[in-house]
Amino acid sequence: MPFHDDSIDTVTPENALLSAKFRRSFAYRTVQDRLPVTITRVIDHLVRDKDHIVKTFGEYTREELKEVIGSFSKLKNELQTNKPFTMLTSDGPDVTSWNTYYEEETEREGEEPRWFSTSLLYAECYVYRRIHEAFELSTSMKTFDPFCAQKKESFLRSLASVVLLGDYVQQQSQMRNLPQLEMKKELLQLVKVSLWGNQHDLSRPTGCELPEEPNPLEHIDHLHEHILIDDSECIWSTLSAAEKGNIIIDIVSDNAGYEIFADLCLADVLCTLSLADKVRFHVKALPWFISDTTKYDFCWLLQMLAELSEKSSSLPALATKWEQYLQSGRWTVEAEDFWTLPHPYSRMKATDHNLYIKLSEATLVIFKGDLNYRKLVGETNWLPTESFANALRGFHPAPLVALRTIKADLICGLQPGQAEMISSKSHDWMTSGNYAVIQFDGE
Ligand SMILES: O=P(O)(O)OC[C@@]1(O)O[C@H](CO)[C@@H](O)[C@@H]1O
Ligand SMILES: [Mn+2]
Repeated sequence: MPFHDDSIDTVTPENALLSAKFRRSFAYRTVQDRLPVTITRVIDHLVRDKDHIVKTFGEYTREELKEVIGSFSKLKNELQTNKPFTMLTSDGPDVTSWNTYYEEETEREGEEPRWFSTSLLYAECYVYRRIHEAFELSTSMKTFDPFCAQKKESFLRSLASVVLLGDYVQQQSQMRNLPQLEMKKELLQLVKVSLWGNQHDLSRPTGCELPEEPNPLEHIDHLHEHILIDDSECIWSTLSAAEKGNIIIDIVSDNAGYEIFADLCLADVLCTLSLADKVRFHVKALPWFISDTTKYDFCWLLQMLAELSEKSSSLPALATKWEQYLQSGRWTVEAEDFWTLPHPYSRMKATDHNLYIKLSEATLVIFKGDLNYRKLVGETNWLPTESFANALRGFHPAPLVALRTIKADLICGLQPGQAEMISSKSHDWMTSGNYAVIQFDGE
């Protein structure tokens, strides 16, 4: 493929944005191999499920489906022939922001952004936004989620872990007035369960196999050594010192299914231990990175839990309690457009000031997953020893923590020599999702 510039280093230089222009990089493999596969799978799904979709949306959809499939073939061709990006033409509430971003990047890069030269972050976000645009431009499938069935199946495949974790959390919620040390142990255990829940991701470079150990509480013990940075003590010190009555926790969530279930369990424990008065879940407004949680996915999960009494009585009990939290406003589910824009978070203050102010109200903001991490640290190939605080480039709305299993080749905050040491143990530690970080910033 002639899309790389031979004058540019083939490995990503220090402090450069991850980009497919660097041929020996995860970014290149993603744009070259993984994104076309994602588009092809959407096409296959639509072709295979055509009759079912037509039945659901009406006969008119049969013709529209042809157009939608045609636009995906065109999108794939644009990608594979490295065509310039184009402005969005649909009428979603985020279209102006996308088009402004396009203009800004065109100015910054000195030419229209292209798949194999712009940042990986922009290219990847753009592909998911274009997939959504094709549906948005139809009349009968405007809100269609082509990943919905996969998300549901993946949750059902992880039921053994869901039952074990649900039983544990439900049982723990009967325990009141724990001593401080016990409370801390309980909290940090659930933080780690939520962290490793991020392995359950359908766009994982190494596929989406489930952990061998189905019991999440055992699984976290096996992985103890794989947490390369563990700032979880700071989570405890921040929350235990906070003044009771107005402790707000924002969870910027990631994947649907098992991962969001694990996040809900963490939120449950936070409430039981009186370490949170309010929890706001931030989900995606559009189908995103295959497995990310939308409001629909969130509601579907609660409904499923309510119906799973034959698997365990804990699951309907949790569903009832969580519904009450939602009805009382103690928990909220919000889907701000900013989370499905391509901006690094250092640009939130200027782009979505209201969201930045909202996050500033929080006692702690928890960012889940790899994509959130990439946006936090600006998709930059930092020296592994660069501090997390610096890598955030001024994004400090409130104390925040990233719970991330490592699935893209960027990292910061490691000790000198640590990256080299892990590389000698595992050649793919940056993309396998088998290593993780809990990184805190309290500035
Ligand atoms: O944010 P998540 O769900 O943890 O991961 C998203 C992800 O699958 O998408 C990218 C790959 O294209 C990688 O950064 C990462 O592996
Ligand atoms: Mn995700």
